[in-house]
Amino acid sequence: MPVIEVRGLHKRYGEKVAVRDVSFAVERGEIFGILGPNGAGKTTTVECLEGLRSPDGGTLSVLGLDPHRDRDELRQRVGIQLQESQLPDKLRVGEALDLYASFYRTPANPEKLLTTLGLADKRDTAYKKLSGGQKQRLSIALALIGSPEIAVLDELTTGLDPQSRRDTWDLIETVRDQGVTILLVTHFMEEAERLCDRLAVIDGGRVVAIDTPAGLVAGVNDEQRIRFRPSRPIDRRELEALPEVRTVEEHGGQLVVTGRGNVLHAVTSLLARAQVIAGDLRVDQASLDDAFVALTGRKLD
Ligand SMILES: Nc1ncnc2c1ncn2[C@@H]1O[C@H](COP(=O)(O)OP(=O)(O)OP(=O)(O)O)[C@@H](O)[C@H]1O
Repeated sequence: MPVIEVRGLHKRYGEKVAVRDVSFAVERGEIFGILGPNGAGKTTTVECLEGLRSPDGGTLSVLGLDPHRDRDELRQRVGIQLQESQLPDKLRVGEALDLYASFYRTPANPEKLLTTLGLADKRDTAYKKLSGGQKQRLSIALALIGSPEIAVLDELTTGLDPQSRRDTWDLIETVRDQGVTILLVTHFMEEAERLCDRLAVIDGGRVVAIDTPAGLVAGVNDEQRIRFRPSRPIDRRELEALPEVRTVEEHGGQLVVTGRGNVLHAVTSLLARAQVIAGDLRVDQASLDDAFVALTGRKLD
């Protein structure tokens, strides 16, 4: 049974339709992403799931409960990442965790959480003295302090430098490995590709696709382009005869082979049999960026 189920969600702000007919289901233990540009309706969808907004239409179920009616119960079982400015400057890291731990029936061990999140030496540091990455990690710690079954992370790595972003991704995988289901809202393609088991692409308040990152890419175009310099001339017809290969071109000593499926394996096997070494080998594949453009007609970032 899915831990989150959204069916035909509809939400308006006055005349403005923010979410129209959004449906998806999240299975226990997965990292499920909601990916879309600014204004796509991601936050509205998540706020309905958190019980913060009432839908105008559709049904929502979180852990088998109704987000609005059962908000108190769900608050114990679903961890929500706070936005940065929601903590007082002078509150120390340890105090924040102890305070939040007191809200929950079965809090996690704050010391252990601080260690997992690399904040053990920041226990006595005031919130305002933390770096952007540390504030972000604290907000994740606060989302996890109640030992939630589901964590909702909205714009997880916005404003972080590339290294802190990668560290945060590693951390989220560790959290998932401990059995927490993660609903991740993002407008970073790389983040979605790296972290999500499956994702819903949302645009203009609608779900335009739901799949694994690889499935989204394959659905758009699975053609690959292989480029290399053969160590000695090779008969192009041999490459063209491979069923996976579509075209073979030669540009100044470089061969460019396009094809589908297992074309890379087919080409490299043939070269190995012919004892030809492929120098400067490069493979270009469609990316999630290409999939997004194909699905929505525009680029994300
Ligand atoms: N309180 C509100 N009143 C009126 N319109 C709103 C309100 N909140 C959001 N909207 C509008 O609804 C649409 C969806 O907004 P939402 O915040 O859900 O999108 P989003 O995908 O989360 O975008 P972002 O990445 O910018 O947060 C947008 O056009 C937005 O301007």
